[in-house]
Amino acid sequence: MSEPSVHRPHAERHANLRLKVENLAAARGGRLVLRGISFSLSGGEALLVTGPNGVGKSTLLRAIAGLLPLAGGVAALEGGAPGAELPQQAHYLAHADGLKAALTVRENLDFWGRYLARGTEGRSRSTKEALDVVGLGHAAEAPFGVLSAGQKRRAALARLLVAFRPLWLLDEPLTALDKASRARFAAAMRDHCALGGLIVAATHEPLGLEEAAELALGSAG
Ligand SMILES: Nc1ncnc2c1ncn2[C@@H]1O[C@H](COP(=O)(O)OP(=O)(O)OP(=O)(O)O)[C@@H](O)[C@H]1O
Repeated sequence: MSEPSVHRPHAERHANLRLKVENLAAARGGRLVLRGISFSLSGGEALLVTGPNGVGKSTLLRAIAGLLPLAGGVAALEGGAPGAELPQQAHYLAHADGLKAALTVRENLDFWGRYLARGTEGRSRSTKEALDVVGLGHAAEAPFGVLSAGQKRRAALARLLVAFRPLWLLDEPLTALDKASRARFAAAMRDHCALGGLIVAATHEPLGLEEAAELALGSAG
């Protein structure tokens, strides 16, 4: 019996994407934290970065995102939008949620959608759709600052959806999430990969991405 044919136009659009990290080195506070890090990831793939506290997982994500100058090596996204640098094609989700406390959840996401989604129509979700994905539709009109820790994290995850960017760099994305929210976001990550997106996630726990490769960083210095 033949496999059902699933047409995924966006997956085709991102099929040639490749994140290449070669011999990357990065320093914090003048101390070399990472050296000789090499891997490559193709559209549709996910990589889990694991290792003990302080080993450099967040440092690696920040270096790839362009938020930290490389002390050596290269991080590049090949095959993406012509002329676009890696940071313009990536979402970086840090430990901090990056949303404004005084604005409502909807206002925050509308802002990010307007600011980042230009040119990604058809691949970006509306604020309402993104909030439904993370199960936060009921809190759309609440100021972000009054949300619980898990609700804040869910709003931050919705930010990934309102402006399509092929590369997601996620630092402990499931922090503070309850079981149902974890399952929902795991499904959103799988959808992102099914559309040809790439995910690099620093994590101390399984994320529900069974096919993901693992980069285990060595013991902290
Ligand atoms: N701004 C900074 N100035 C100086 N040192 C820093 C700075 N940020 C991080 N470091 C150090 O760099 C090292 C790597 O930190 P990093 O946050 O990348 O670790 P991590 O693997 O993500 O840890 P965790 O699992 O605790 O989140 C640690 O020793 C940390 O103390």
